[in-house]
Amino acid sequence: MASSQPRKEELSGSSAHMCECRVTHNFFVRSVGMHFEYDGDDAEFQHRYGGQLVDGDGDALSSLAVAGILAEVREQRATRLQAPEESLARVQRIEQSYRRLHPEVYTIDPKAFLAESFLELVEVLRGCQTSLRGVSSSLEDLKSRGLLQEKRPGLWTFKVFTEAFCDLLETELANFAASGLPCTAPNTMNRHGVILAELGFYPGLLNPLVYEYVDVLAGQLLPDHTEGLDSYRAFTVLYDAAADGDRDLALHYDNAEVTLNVNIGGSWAGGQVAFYGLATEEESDTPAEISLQRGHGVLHAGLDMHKALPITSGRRHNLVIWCRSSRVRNQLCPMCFRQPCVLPTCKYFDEGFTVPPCRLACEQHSETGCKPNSCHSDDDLYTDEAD
Ligand SMILES: O=C(O)CCC(=O)C(=O)O
Ligand SMILES: [Fe+2]
Repeated sequence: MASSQPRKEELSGSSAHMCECRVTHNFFVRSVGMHFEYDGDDAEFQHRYGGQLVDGDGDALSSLAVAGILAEVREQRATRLQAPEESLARVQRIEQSYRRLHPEVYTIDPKAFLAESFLELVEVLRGCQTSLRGVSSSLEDLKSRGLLQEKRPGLWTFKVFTEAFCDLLETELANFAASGLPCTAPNTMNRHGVILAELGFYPGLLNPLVYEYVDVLAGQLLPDHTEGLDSYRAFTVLYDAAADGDRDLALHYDNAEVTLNVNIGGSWAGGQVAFYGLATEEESDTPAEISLQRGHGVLHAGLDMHKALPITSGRRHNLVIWCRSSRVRNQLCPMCFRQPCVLPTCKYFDEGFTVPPCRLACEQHSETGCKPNSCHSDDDLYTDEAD
C-alpha cells in the first residue's frame, strides 16, 4: 500500500504545483455572503454576475455595487497570486532573524516525542502491510486494548504526542510569536495559528512524522482515501475565548486526502470538532463530535465535512496536518472537483499535484485556446528559489 512510493520531494524534476482554481475560484464576499469565480477577466465577471446579484430585498444590485464586489474579488485574487512570493520572503527573514528557543524540537526524537501507544499502533499496522492476516482482527485488538478508537466509520482517534513534546512545541511557538516576526495564518478564520513550513519544522520533524508514521496509519485506517502520502501542509490553529481570540471554524472540508489533527495544549470548554460525513455523500443529521485530550489526535478523510464549535471559555491549541496523496489528487482536485490544471508555485504553497500526469495551465490554455489570462507568464514568481 502506501509507503513504497517515493515522496514528492524525492521525485526528480518535481516542483511544487497548485491547482489553478486557487486563483480563480472560491472568492468569498462577506457583504453578499457569496462565493465568486474570477479569472482576471472583468467583462466576463460582469456578464456572469451583473444581472443576477440581488440585495436583501430581492432588488437587483446597482452596477456600482457590482463594481464594488468585482474590486473586492480582484483584490483577493491579487493577494492569492502574490502569496507564494511573500511566503518566500518571510521564510528568508525568519531564517535570518529568529533565534530558536528549543532547537531540539525541530528534529524528531520518537521515544521522547511520540506516545508509546502511538509507536505500538504504527508498528502493528506496519506489520499488517506485509502480513497475510487481515487488518480487521488487528484493529479489533488495538481497539480492545484502548490504543485506537473508531468514533464512527472513517473517524479515528488515538494518542500521538507525549506531554513533553507538547510542552516543547507550545513554548517554541510562544517564543516565535513573541519575536514579532511575520508569519502566515493558516486561513482567514484562524488568525492566530501559523504555517509550520515557514518556521522550518518540515525537514527534521514533520517529514519523518508524516512519511514514516502517519502514512502507515492512513494507508490502513483510511485506505479508500490515500495511495501513499507524499506531501502535506501543516499548521496550528489557536482558539481563545478572550476578547481578540478566534472562537470557532465554519463548516468545511480540507484540501487534503487525509487530515491528522492533534491537540497540543490549552484548557477549554466547548470547542468540539463536529463531523458530518463525506462532502461527496449525503450529510449526516447527527454529527460525530470529537473533543481531544492533550497529545491526542483525530485522523479523518479530508473530504469529511467538519466544523469547530465555539469555545465558551479558555484556549485550545491544535496541530493540523493536511496530508496529500498525489496519486489520488492528480485525478481530481478536491477543491474544484475537476481534473487539475496546475500552476507552478513555491514549496510553501504546494498542493501536492505532480506534472505529469497533471497538465500545466499554460500548456492547456495554449492548446485549447481557453482562458489565456488565467495562466501565468511570469513563471519565476512561482518557482521556489529559496532552495
Ligand atoms: O479546530 C479544529 O481542531 C479543526 C481545524 C480544522 O478543521 C482545519 O484547520 O482544517
Ligand atoms: Fe479542517
